[in-house]
Amino acid sequence: MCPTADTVPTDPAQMVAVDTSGRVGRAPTAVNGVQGQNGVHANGKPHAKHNPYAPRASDFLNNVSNFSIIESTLREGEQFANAFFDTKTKIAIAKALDAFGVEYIELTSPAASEQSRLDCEAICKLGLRTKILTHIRCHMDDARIAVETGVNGVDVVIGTSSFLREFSHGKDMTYITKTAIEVIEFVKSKGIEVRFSTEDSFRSDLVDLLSIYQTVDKIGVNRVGIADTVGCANPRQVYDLVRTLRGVVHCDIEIHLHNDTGMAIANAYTALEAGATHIDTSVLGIGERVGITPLGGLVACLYAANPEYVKAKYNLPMLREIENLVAEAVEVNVPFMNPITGYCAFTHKAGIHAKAILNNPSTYEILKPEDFGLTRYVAIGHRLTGWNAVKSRVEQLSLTLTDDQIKDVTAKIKELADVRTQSLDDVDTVLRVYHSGIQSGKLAVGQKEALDRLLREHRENSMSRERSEENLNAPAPASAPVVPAPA
Ligand SMILES: CC(=O)SCCNC(=O)CCNC(=O)[C@H](O)C(C)(C)COP(=O)(O)OP(=O)(O)OC[C@H]1O[C@@H](n2cnc3c(N)ncnc32)[C@H](O)[C@@H]1OP(=O)(O)O
Ligand SMILES: O=C(O)CCC(=O)C(=O)O
Ligand SMILES: [Zn+2]
Repeated sequence: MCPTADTVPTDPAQMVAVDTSGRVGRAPTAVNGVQGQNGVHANGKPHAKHNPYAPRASDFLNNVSNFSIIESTLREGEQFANAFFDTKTKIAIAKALDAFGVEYIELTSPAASEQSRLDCEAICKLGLRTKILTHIRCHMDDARIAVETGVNGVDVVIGTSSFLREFSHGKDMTYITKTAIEVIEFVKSKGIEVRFSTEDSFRSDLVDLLSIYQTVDKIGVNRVGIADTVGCANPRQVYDLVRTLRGVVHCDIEIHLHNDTGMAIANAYTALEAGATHIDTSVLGIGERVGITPLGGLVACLYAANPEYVKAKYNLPMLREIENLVAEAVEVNVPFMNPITGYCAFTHKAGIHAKAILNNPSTYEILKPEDFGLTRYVAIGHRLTGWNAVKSRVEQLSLTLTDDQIKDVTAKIKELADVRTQSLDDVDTVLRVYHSGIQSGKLAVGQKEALDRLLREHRENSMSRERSEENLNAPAPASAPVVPAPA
């Protein structure tokens, strides 16, 4: 399993953890220190809090701070090529998503198989806070099975693009509209929520779309859904379609976005800006082909827009656990560049970054790791390091060196790191040897050869110490068996 943000690489063990004040400590244990310099300049003056890119008051449609998540790992996610969820795993995922706080969980159609139906019933019986939905074709046979499972709502879908009308179900818009009305009225008569969605919306005729959405809105559907089924839409197209639909229907608007061209998170954000109310996600984005808007990525994006709203709504430290649970269930790694939980998501490396991060983490971080139960790291033992990063380690080790001395020893660390990356132990050894050389008067700033000699001596001493320890601990040679004493 690939490491995640809180399981940093240990070989080479070059990382140190940094607390909110920017002090460093050996990974993975954060070090205690002065708390919370976020939002404060290194000079102690507060930042201007105003974010010029935040939603404007004039954006009256904007739902970036007023949305619900429809979590579809147990429906769209089951369509991921590697997914097989047994009942126990489905229940574990449903409980974890409930504890995280998503507003809805969408389950595979109970018409898909007998086990799918039983699992749907079992999850409904768990008594979760999250509302449970199931996802069906626009067909009365599916609707009749769905309403018997105990779900809180039914998501109905049918393709409206010419591709799907011709090559999938073969029905025209008149038939689709008539069946949609029948299915929606039936589900509504059972007193549960119903959503109607068009599949492949972005390759459907706009007049067809608006006409059917208006019709279902009039008969009281709870939500209409737009689906970028093939992942072809860009943010501008998403904005235009959602904005237009917002002007046509009164009900809520859901959006389902595939990630074939990497747009799924950006498109979800834009949909909210245009007035969408519900976003479909799956954990790690799993689904058909490359999947849909990932839960974690969406949360990162919306947290950046309004951290307080997102923190109040969801149990953010659970995200890593949920991702690990699903990654294990479908036998994939959490991607290294995953927002929030990617294993280097909060690791800073270059000297320029390290200096600024140590003064104030907000310089190079838009997400606070501690809000997600994670830790920030600074990597020191590499050729891009700088004396400020080294100084923070010197202070942690309680060594006393002047700035000139720290710059001098930093040059040595860079020289060594030009050959190979140095582990944190390697860095600490150089610092300690340098420090004792200075204390004993055997070393002064700029005495490169003297430092090389001290490091060589240190290496030889520790090697001979290791050898003698090995001898002391050596087991009795195999050729000297223990003979039992005569009776
Ligand atoms: C874009 C999406 O992801 S939509 C959700 C996809 N989810 C699923 O497919 C759920 C899992 N699917 C299944 O288990 C099966 O496909 C079933 C049970 C739904 C249907 O199985 P089958 O009856 O064997 O049909 P099959 O899967 O071969 O073809 C799909 C059938 O649904 C019809 N269909 C496809 N989409 C729709 C729709 N949205 N509404 C109504 N009918 C539809 C097709 O015309 C076809 O009908 P046919 O039997 O007349 O050929
Ligand atoms: O029901 C929906 O809105 C979306 C269905 C789906 O998975 C898709 O179109 O990709
Ligand atoms: Zn989909």
